[in-house]
Amino acid sequence: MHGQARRLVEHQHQPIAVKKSRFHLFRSHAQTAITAAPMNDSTQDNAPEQKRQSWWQRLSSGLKRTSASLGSAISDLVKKRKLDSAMLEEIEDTLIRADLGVTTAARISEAIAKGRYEKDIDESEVKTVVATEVEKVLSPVAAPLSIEGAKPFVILVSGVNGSGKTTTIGKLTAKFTREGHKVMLAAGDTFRAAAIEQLKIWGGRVGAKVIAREQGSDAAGIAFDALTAAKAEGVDVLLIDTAGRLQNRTELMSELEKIVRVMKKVEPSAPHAVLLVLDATVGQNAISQVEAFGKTAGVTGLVMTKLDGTARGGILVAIAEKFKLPIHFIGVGEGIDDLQPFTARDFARAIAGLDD
Ligand SMILES: Nc1nc2c(ncn2[C@@H]2O[C@H](COP(=O)(O)OP(=O)(O)OP(=O)(O)O)[C@@H](O)[C@H]2O)c(=O)[nH]1
Repeated sequence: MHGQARRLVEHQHQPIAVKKSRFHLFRSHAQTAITAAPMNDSTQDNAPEQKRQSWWQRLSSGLKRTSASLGSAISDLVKKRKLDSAMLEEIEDTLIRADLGVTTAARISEAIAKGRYEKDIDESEVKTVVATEVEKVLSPVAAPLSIEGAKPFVILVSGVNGSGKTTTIGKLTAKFTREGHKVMLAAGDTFRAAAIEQLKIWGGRVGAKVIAREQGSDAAGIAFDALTAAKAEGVDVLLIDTAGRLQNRTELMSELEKIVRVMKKVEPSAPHAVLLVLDATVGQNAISQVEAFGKTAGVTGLVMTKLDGTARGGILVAIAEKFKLPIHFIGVGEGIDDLQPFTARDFARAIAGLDD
């Protein structure tokens, strides 16, 4: 594995230019409350630090399974041994098993080796190198989702069934609404009645209008109606849910293409973003999903969900390394506040099991 990984290191990709992430904070809200209660002065003084702590706690606890499995493997390896090539190989294999990808795993093991051969090495030293190297991979792709430059800003949300599309749309709607934007939703996943109902529930919860028709309706027609209505009603952001049955890839992709084609009749610049929602728990399978959707749906950015429910958070690093697509958000729970803007340093430190 070691040699194979090393050979693959030579296959480097050119990074695309992506704006480096700025740190954006969400306000903390009760699940059903959209507007934060007014804070008293003393709370306001500490507010940024409190928000930062609550954000970090959610991220690091969300990634606990990944960091715990990686951390315990590393600590077992480095116990009472000097660094040698066998240990390096084991560390590299551990990183590959944690889904970080062969390229990053090899780069990390090279960085660990530098100046440390035949020396005692401790767990925190290894974790720090892991965090530093992971951050290098993630920094170029950590990009906030900007909704500037178009009104309505149209976001098409794609992904396979159960990846967390509808939940992510709900969380995004809450975020945009909190920020003072008028949001509209389109129930373009007409394949399942439950998906339409779920979107209506999210819309009701956050006070966003939902354009929907009965199950089996033409998704492109819904997108057309929604965009027309969004323009007429001065909506800032239109989020369009789509069906995700990857087993029938041709049909699915032609449906996505039709949605885009039909929307362009109303607004030639739409959609302004095409998000692909990925479920972290599927591990390596997420890579083939990026390949499938990336090619045909014109994906402009990624959201990875369920990082709280898996030890496979490392897959995001492999995806960043391989595809260089902007990563906008990560989902670390089912609650309305559990969608976090993606920041390279925080994610890298959380995954390595280091403190804030
Ligand atoms: N633990 C956890 N669960 C999540 C997260 N995001 C979504 N879920 C859950 O994953 C399940 C599927 O989410 P949906 O939003 O219905 O997924 P979908 O892609 O819209 O699925 P379809 O409607 O079948 O196309 C739900 O039970 C969500 O609550 C997350 O970040 N963490």
